[in-house]
Amino acid sequence: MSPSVVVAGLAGLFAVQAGLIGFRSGALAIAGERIATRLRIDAFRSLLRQDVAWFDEQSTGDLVNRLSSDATVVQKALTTQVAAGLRNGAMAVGSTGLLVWLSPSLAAVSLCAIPPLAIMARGFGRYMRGRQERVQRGLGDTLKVAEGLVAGVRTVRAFGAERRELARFETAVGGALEQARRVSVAQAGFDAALHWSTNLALLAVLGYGGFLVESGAMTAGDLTSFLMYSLYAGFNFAGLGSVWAEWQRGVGASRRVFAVLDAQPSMPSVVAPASLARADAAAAAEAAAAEAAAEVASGGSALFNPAAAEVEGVVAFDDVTFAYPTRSDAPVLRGFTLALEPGKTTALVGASGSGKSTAAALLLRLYDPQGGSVSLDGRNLREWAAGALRGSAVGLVEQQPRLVAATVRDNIAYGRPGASDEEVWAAARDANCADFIAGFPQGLDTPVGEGGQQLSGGQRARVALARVLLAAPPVVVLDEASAALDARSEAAVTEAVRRVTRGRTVLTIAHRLSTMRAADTVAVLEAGRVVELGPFSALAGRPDSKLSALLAGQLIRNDDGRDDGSDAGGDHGSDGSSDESDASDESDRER
Ligand SMILES: Nc1ncnc2c1ncn2[C@@H]1O[C@H](COP(=O)(O)OP(=O)(O)OP(=O)(O)O)[C@@H](O)[C@H]1O
Repeated sequence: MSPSVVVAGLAGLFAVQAGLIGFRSGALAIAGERIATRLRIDAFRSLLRQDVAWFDEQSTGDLVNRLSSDATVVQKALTTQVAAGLRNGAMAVGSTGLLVWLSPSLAAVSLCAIPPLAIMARGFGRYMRGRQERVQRGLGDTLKVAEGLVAGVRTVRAFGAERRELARFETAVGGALEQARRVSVAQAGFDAALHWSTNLALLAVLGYGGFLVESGAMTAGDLTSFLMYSLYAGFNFAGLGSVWAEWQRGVGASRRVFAVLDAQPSMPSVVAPASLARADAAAAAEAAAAEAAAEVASGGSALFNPAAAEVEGVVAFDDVTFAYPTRSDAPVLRGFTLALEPGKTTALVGASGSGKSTAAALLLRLYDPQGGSVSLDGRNLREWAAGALRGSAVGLVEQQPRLVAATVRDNIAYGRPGASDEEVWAAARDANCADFIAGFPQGLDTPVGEGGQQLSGGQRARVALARVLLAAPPVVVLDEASAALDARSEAAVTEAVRRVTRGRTVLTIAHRLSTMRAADTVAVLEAGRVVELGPFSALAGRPDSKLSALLAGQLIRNDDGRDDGSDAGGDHGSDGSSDESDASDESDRER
């Protein structure tokens, strides 16, 4: 064969090799990204399914870290390390075979380093697994501080606490660094031990091989080849040891991701578990069916799933006992009994911390009571499908409503994503926010910023009311804002609230006199139970009533001067008050 043919042949082989290497690294990278993406989606899906009580015990930073950094470590272990492990394994087995073929006795000498190496790698791997969990937890702590800063930058700035926040962050980062340093030191020690032992094995081969050559049992050429293959085998066995350690780091990180994936909520969710969703990924319709089926499966039996229009709105709290899972020894509700009639407004009144918001949370089934029951239309909330209950049958207006970081339109249509622009505008008009929205250059497409921070307090409140108006649930939980807006803005909000509550079953957490007056019934809450129930006039008219005591103790905002009398009835046209409210929006924002 002429040299040019050999060169051309080799060049061709190299080209094939280059192509295969490119294919391998490309395929690995893509597979890795897909695995990480799948893990993240599954973990996020699992987060969405968890009970609210589960979130009470978690830290945001830590959860975010599990979705980002932990998933990346797992991705690396599953791709880079698996590929390296396969390569090292194949080379190690191949070169060991050649060693045995060249000289079985010399091979036995060189391979005696393997058992101690394997034992060392096993122990080290176990250590790395636990250590990596701590590294990831440390990273989660740093994210927790950073997240707190971003969410509360105004508070930090207002209190001049930047240096303290920096110190907190440095401490958290320092903790993460310390964990990472320990991992690096351990890794360095392991690498050094690996190389030392492989070189010792080489030394033994050299010594025994020299003896064999001297005694004529082996040629010098064979010994040279043997040493070459020994080097190959040594490096590849050492490589396998490193891969094993890295793999264990991946296992450590994966435990944290799988802890999220495996967490089982106690309540049904509108989101199906990952396994069901994946099985039906081929067909969207089937996936939707699986999500409905998941509700059945997690409830054990078919759940009650009526349309909102079929819900009458009869609510009953019956002898409810409840303590937050994070403080299970401090019951908040003790024998809480209250019935809400359809179309009527009941104001829940009580001192701060008496459990008003807690009762409201139970009506949305954010938590399940430990004793007694909460029912809607005669059915325990535990029998309701999640999708039929929250957002559909029962709506929420929070004290400090959180808007999503999207446009005004997205926020108003949050409970009914398919709503037309006309419907969105109608809800906006009823909630007295149409005028200020029309005043924005981008109208309904105006972004509201994270949590709605680019709107004033009064505007946010009204967008949240429009959101509930559009969703039109038959039952509304209304946590009245205890902080004051200025008079005009508040009049606009109050009027919007009246439109939201009209004709609905309403449980309102009342802080104002006007709200109590407007309610059909006032329930006074004390030490976790209703101690007084009746119309405002009857209760406030008795000087010895609990309500009178609360009023006398000035635990309730007396806003009589502004709102007196007119609250029971009329719906003033939205136009006039909206103009007023626009003027007030500026002052809201400034505050
Ligand atoms: N997520 C939670 N985990 C543990 N305890 C909680 C939680 N939320 C509230 N609590 C506690 O439950 C008790 C009742 O709180 P709740 O918010 O229901 O009171 P409230 O009557 O609505 O008060 P306010 O009028 O001040 O809003 C308080 O002692 C509070 O500290």
